[in-house]
Amino acid sequence: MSGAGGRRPPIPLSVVTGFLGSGKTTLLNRLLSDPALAGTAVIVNEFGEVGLDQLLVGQADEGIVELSSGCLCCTIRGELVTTLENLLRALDNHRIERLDRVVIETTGLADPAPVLQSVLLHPYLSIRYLLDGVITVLDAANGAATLASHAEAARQVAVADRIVLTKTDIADPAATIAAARVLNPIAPILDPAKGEAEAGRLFGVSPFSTEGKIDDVALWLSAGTDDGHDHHHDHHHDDHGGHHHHGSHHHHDVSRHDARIRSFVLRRAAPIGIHALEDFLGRVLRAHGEQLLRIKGIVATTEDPSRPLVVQAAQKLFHPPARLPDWPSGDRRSVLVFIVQDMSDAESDRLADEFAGIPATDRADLEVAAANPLAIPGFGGRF
Ligand SMILES: Nc1nc2c(ncn2[C@@H]2O[C@H](COP(=O)(O)OP(=O)(O)OP(=O)(O)O)[C@@H](O)[C@H]2O)c(=O)[nH]1
Repeated sequence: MSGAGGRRPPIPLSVVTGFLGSGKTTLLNRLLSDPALAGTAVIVNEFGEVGLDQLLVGQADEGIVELSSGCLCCTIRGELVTTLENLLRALDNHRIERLDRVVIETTGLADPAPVLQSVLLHPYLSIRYLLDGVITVLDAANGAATLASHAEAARQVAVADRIVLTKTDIADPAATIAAARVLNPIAPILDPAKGEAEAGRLFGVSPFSTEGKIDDVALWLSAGTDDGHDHHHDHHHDDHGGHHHHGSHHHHDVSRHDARIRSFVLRRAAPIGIHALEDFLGRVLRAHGEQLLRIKGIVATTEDPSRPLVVQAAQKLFHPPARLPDWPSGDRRSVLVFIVQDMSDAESDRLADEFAGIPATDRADLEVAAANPLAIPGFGGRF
């Protein structure tokens, strides 16, 4: 490391977190087009063996560093530290001209405490970076239930310096706001639909602080982490729990988060009719709705195979699919990434067989589909 580097003003570093499908990538894509955020390096981390965000972000990927798949809070913490060090080295050696800000987007399943500790407790990074704050994205549609059932989500809200409340256009946010306030009495709750979640309200406002936050926050941050595992044992006693990485088997398995949560991928070579796709997803929702945490993918449809359809669901909530103008790579196979809870291998294997085996058809069966009582609310007719 260059000695001169130590005398530079620290580089603001923000952590964007929030449960699976809450809207982190959507928020960041919008913010990064703001000239106020020029010179920002974004570090993204996705859970599961296939990283789709890189394919789906609608912007130049310059300035985006993708960490290997896995859980940012444990498996690849070392990689985060190395990435942050490498960015400084590139700046000090003039390999990059500017580094005005760094934003880390965590996976939706990340415990934010060890991520913060990686910077706050690091002798060098803590000098060169200023923890500009934790921005937690909270989804008004699923928020209250998610905070009650997922300890990681509750921690993400508790540590937040600013909370961005998404999906107020489709859900009444009252219950989610009430649940968030119990966990975090101090962070402003900003609604993008009201133009409140702009760069000037999220970045450079006030650095990360535990002041005014629930006592657990300081405890989580002071929990021992030297080996990157200890913290999991320290929060068995607290109300908001930890994410219980018992044992070590899954630390080498990027598709497994813990004993209950894992990810898998469905693939399909031939394009599929839109209505067959909707039927399939409707069956998934009915048979496995309670097990779904996230579905994200790109699908080749027979109706318009050159413009893949982006499929998104956050738990049981399907969002209207959108078309990409083109395939992001030469591989035109459909890919659906699932993150599920309490689903057996036999169940996911059945889904994989079913998705791959649906007959390809170019019959545009619009009338049948229009009358289809099984259609997914909000999904149909928008593409
Ligand atoms: N209606 C509505 N949909 C939203 C809003 N914000 C995000 N979404 C949708 O929610 C889905 C998930 O959004 P992402 O930005 O991918 O969420 P994420 O938090 O990055 O997801 P993961 O990192 O994969 O867990 C997408 O279909 C978005 O279009 C919002 O404010 N309103």
